[in-house]
This record gives sequence, C-alpha cells and structure tokens, in this order.
Amino acid sequence: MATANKSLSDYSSKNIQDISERKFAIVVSEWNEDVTEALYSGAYQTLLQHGARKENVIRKNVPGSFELSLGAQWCAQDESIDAVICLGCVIQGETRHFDFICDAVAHGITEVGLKYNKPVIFGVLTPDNQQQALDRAGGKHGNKGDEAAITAIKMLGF
Ligand SMILES: Nc1c(NC[C@H](O)[C@H](O)[C@H](O)CO)[nH]c(=O)[nH]c1=O
Ligand SMILES: CC(=O)[C@@H](O)COP(=O)(O)O
Repeated sequence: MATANKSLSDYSSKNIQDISERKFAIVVSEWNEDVTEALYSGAYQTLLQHGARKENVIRKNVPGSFELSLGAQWCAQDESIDAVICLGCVIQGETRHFDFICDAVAHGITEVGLKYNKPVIFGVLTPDNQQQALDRAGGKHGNKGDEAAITAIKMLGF
C-alpha cells in the first residue's frame, strides 16, 4: 500500500515491548534540515512515549544522507547501543545524483545492520519534491520518524 493511502504514524501495537533499559542512537542528516528535524522529533518522541529514557537516546548528526551509513556504523559498533535509527531526506534534483545517494545509503544501512547484528533502521525520505517530503515529516501522511522508531522497537522484540 502506497504511503498516499496510509499514515506513516499509524501502526499495530503488537510486538511493542518494554524499552526502558534499551539504548538508541539516532543519526540525522543535516541536508533538508527542516524535514529531518521533523523526522527526528517524531522518532525521539515516539521512543519516549513507549518508555525509552532520555539518557538512553543519543543523537549524532551527519552532513548528508550519503554519510548516514558511516554514522550508523560508528554508532552500531558501540556494544551498548541496541538499535540505530537513520533519518534523512533526499530530494530529486536535475541529475542522477539522487539515484546514487539513495542506492548507496539504502545498501550501506542494510550492510551495517547485518554486520553488527542489530536493528539499523532506514528512516530516509526519497521524495520527488519538498511538498512530498513535508507530507511525510509530520504532514498529511504522518511522520517517517515515527515509523522508524516503531520499527526499531519491534525489531528489538523479534
Ligand atoms: N542532495 C542531497 C544530499 N546531498 C549530499 C550527499 O548526501 C552527501 O553529503 C554529499 O554527496 C557528500 O558526500 N543529501 C541529502 O541528504 N539530501 C539531498 O537532497
Ligand atoms: C539528491 C541530490 O543530490 C540533488 O538534490 C542534487 O541536485 P541536482 O541533481 O540538481 O544537482
């Protein structure tokens, strides 16, 4: 089902476990920061709403989404971190640069999770334009940050 027909903030409450002792890293891209800050707010608040402690949620910034993979790796290699949430927004421009970034970050984040055997969540918007991004960062289609946080929590209950 396409996002246009659902809200990224709606989710099943199944497999939501106690996360009061869990530690999370949120890696945030600074590109399109009006969008990524909204994603971060959604992810952070969702973690707290489900019982995470403020002191157990650390934030790290990276310049752009391409750097999310390395930022995630630097967090995932810390054995005290239970899950990593990567937040970014890559907006289609005039060239194929969009394709290379999206492909690199999707594969890179996947590889980090497999390498360190822990949830590393792809919370990256890849819209055609700014409005599509805003719609998915607290707008009419919910907040991708909420979805990313819930995904991390559910994976910890696997
Ligand atoms: N155009 C966008 C970028 N570009 C920057 C890259 O992510 C990267 O930082 C640069 O290529 C240097 O390695 N990043 C985004 O997150 N969103 C964009 O729309
Ligand atoms: C995703 C990008 O890097 C993109 O915003 C850059 O824009 P352009 O392809 O017009 O150079």
